[in-house]
Amino acid sequence: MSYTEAKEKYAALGVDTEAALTKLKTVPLSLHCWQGDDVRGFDTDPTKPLTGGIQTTGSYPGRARTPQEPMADIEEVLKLCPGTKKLNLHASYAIFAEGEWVDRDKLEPKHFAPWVDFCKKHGLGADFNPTFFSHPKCDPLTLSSPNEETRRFWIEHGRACVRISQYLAEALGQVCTMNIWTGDGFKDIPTDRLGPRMRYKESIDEILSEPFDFTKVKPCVESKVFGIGVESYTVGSAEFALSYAAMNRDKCIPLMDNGHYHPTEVVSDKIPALLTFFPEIALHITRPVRWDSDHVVLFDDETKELCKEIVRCGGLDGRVYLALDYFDASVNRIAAWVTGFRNVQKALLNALLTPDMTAEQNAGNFTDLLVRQEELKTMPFGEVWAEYCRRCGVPEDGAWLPLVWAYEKNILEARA
Ligand SMILES: C[C@H](O)[C@H](O)[C@@H](O)C(=O)CO
Ligand SMILES: [Mn+2]
Repeated sequence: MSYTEAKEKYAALGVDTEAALTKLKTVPLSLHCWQGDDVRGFDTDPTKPLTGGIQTTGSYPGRARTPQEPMADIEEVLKLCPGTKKLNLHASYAIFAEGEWVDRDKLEPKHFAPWVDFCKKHGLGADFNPTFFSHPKCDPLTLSSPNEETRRFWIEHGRACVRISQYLAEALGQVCTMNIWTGDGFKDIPTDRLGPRMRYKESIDEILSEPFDFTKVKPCVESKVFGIGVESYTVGSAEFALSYAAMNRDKCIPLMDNGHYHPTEVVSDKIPALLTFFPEIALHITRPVRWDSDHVVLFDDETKELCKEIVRCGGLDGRVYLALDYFDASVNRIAAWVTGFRNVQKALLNALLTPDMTAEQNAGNFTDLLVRQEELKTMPFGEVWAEYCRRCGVPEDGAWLPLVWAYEKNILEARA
């Protein structure tokens, strides 16, 4: 079947494939720099363990080790992914001049100037994240630490990151989300659950007292249910993060990571719940396998449902900020990046090709709804997707993996 035939089949359902293709091209999706080096960054000892309750597993060769290496890898990824891309940076990816190093509380915009040049070269916007993990000053708590010196260090880091986010937004002329996530929590049952949360709140208040333009910088608070080593109590729980965002709507928005809930909870359902109250929300899109495992995102049912909710709720018109967040070190990292990025694009396209059946729901025609939703699953989606790839000038499915193997052979294999 050709794209033209697929277009007619969708038109018979009242779906305009041309409108879907045009819209999708404009939707920014943020590519996370940390997939390329297993979340290690450049600002501390690269052999240090990853802390904060997150974990990469696998030892696939070719991990990026210097600022130049992820840039080269990301360039390869950009060529293989359709659509509008942003780059999501973590503070630990600061780039220092020869012989220079500053700790995270002293980071400055200049340490991200090479990333700005990189983004400009590729027409990318940028998002940003303070890095409250994998650092000797995690005691192991950060913003919720009872140790005032520790807490102050991390507040200063957060404030530095607000300044850097403002710089990124201005330099690139696009909104920069700045996501606050810490792995603060306890392995075993704490006696004081309130104290750490009060300190966490006060710390975020102080970070967000740093001047910034809320039309350009969107601070986010990301919640989590638990992490490795912090199984009993997470300071930044869902209730904490949502309440913080709700009480501070003039300066921050909530961020939901779909790996950060109990396994039977679905973020697809939470999107309309939050959009009922918040003008804007942010998402980290990942694949949790039984827990926050951060597997590569698939074109699976929940990713499709999540994207349907984004589309149905008007999320593509600036209400929902989309970012990837996974890290798999067991497969070729470029392929991991490309697979997840293309799958979110696919899920968004699938959502844009779903007819509006609100009338059936409101009329109580649930049989119609059931049957029509099922029949959509055998529509010629692949033809529209292939057309999208062609129009974006990137390889279709089946054509990009050989290019990754060539890159692995020519570039990645030379990395010790
Ligand atoms: C590296 C990211 O900031 C991190 O993955 C965070 O967003 C998260 O989801 C932790 O589980
Ligand atoms: Mn996340």
